[in-house]
Amino acid sequence: MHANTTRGFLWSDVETRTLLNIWGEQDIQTALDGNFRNSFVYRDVARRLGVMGFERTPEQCRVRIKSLKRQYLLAKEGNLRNNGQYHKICKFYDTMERILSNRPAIDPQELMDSGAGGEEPGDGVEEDGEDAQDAYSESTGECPVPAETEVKLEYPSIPIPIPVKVTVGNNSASVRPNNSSQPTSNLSSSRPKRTRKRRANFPMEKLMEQFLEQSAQAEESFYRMEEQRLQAEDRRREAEHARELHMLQMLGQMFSNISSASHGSAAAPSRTAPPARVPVCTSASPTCTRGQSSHLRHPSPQADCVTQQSQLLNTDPQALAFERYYSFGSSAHRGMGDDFLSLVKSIVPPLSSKKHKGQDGRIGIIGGCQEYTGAPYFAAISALKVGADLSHVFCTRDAATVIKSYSPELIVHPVLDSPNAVEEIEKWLPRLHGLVVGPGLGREDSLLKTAKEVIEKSKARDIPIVIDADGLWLVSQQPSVIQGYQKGILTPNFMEFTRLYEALHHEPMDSSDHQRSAMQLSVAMGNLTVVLKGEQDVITDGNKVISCSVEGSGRRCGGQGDLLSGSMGVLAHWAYTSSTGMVKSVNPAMVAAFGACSLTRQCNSQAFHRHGRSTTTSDMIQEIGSAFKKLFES
Ligand SMILES: NC(=O)C1=CN([C@@H]2O[C@H](COP(=O)(O)OP(=O)(O)OC[C@H]3O[C@@H](n4cnc5c(N)ncnc54)[C@H](OP(=O)(O)O)[C@@H]3O)[C@@H](O)[C@H]2O)[C@@H](O)CC1
Ligand SMILES: Nc1ncnc2c1ncn2[C@@H]1O[C@H](COP(=O)(O)OP(=O)(O)OP(=O)(O)O)[C@@H](O)[C@H]1O
Repeated sequence: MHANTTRGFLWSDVETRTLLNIWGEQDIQTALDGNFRNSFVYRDVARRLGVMGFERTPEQCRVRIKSLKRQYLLAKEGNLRNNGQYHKICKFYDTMERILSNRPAIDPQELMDSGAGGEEPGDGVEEDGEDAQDAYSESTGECPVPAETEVKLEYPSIPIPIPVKVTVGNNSASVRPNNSSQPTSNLSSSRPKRTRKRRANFPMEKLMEQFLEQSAQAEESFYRMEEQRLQAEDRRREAEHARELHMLQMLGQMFSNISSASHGSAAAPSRTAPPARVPVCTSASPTCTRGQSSHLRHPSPQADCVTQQSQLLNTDPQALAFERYYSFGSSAHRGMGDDFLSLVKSIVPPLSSKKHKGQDGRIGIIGGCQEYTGAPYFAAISALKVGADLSHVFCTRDAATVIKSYSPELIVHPVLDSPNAVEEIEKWLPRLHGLVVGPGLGREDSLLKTAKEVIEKSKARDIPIVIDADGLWLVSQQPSVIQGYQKGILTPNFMEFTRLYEALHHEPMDSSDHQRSAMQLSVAMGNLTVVLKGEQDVITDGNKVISCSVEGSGRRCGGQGDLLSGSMGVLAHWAYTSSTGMVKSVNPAMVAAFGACSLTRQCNSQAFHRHGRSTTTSDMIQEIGSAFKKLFES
């Protein structure tokens, strides 16, 4: 086996002849013939060459053959023109002639053109012959068989046209890379040798490598710059957002101050000033009334605020009021109801074996007279079923036994019509967490007077007070009894509401806009929370308004309002003792009101599914447990 001493660009004559012998074999020529994709043929050629002791890659073989074909073609042309000088151009002319004469004519252009990498019509560019050999010798000093060695430069198969001035005979033409002995000498004389040496040192492969490397670097730096640009853009947007937020906070503060001032002038001075609540972000919500035009959503509703001047609630310029629209999280899409439900959930105290009786609430109901025993019972039992530990009913003597007979769970005090009714009830006030005034109270003056004094005593103790039914009658007669007390909640049905509105505004209300009217009443009452019951329960504290439209049913049996007020008494206690910052900033009374309305309607719906038209408030009360669980504990 021959030792391969011709690594790199050198092909010895022996190696070239061996290559030509292999390449000239019948099966190789047949395989090459008509096959554009011939890389697999040269793989076989290289393998056979390896067997003969010469290690060459298929690509080296392919380029070498191509070079020989090019020489042969030039020699053939030169033969015609230069009188038998062809052997100088192509040393292996005869062998090539023998092999190629059996193949179809070779298109000279095919040899000159670049082709797909690894294919025979590729782009090998080479400098053969003496000149090339010189160049190689000069650059490396390495030439094992100088006389027989040709220097060949191999180039990648990517098309890179390099014009070379070629002179054949007397003709000179600028053509694609070429080679001949004649042009070699011309080249030597016309161009400094250093040029060729440089080309030998920096073959196209290297140039291409450099080019590709530079392209990759350029691409990388482009992406780096693009990323930096995007980051800068993000920072700019954030800064803009922060600036907007700051502006809105300032505006919110400004409107808040104006609003407080106007409330002060519109309503009678209140003993307990409205707490400074943190208005939260605005949102265009389907549950809002008006002025929802602009909105902003902020990641932290507790921290951010914006107040909008949205509507004039009163034509009196002295009674300017500003409505604040609240939104929580993504409420703009889900509706505020979902967010309020979450707040209600947050106020529900956990059940724990560590607690003692009474800790989750002791609720008092002021009501129950000879005519109305059901109403205080409904309210008291609802409070118990929602989760209060103890429920007291302060009623007239003749109602007490009846109410007791409804339920042993209730604590019934037959004191309401006693001469020292207020003192009797006052004794219990320190133990009560919430008071519901009105269900079944009746309208007897002495009872209303007692109710009024109990309200005053309860306010002094900062107890949340829900006023319903006949308690609202009392308020319509004497609004100041509760006006401005922030822990007061009014729960009028439409009739009761109309009465209240007219008592305070001395004019008929606009029944086409319940929300507006409810807000006006709330403002007039010193921003008490007002719940206008109806097809949709409207809940407002004069600053903001929400509505509850949890599905109920078409059944309107008496006593549903008592269920509502009783449960609201408990929820109000839970809301005011809740440590949740959001509940405090929104207004605990609003949260409690929303919870009670949702629960009542849910009970109504569930009871109706079971009983249909025969549904009564007692049926609804049976549903409190599961409705509560479904709404607030799921
Ligand atoms: N089982 C018991 O013991 C119960 C006792 N209860 C107790 O009864 C007491 C009186 O309360 P109350 O609601 O009947 O008296 P009040 O406010 O004068 O209304 C009377 C008139 O107003 C109207 N009206 C009512 N709602 C309306 C609406 N949405 N939209 C429009 N109109 C409406 C209606 O008028 P009508 O349709 O008849 O013309 C109705 O007749 C109170 O203490 C309460 O707790 C009740 O809780 C029930 C269970
Ligand atoms: N049209 C309605 N559609 C659905 N639910 C309603 C409708 N009207 C009232 N409700 C529900 O019933 C609850 C009680 O409202 P209602 O108007 O019956 O009070 P009320 O007249 O004070 O009750 P009561 O009979 O106890 O005096 C409301 O909170 C509301 O949830």
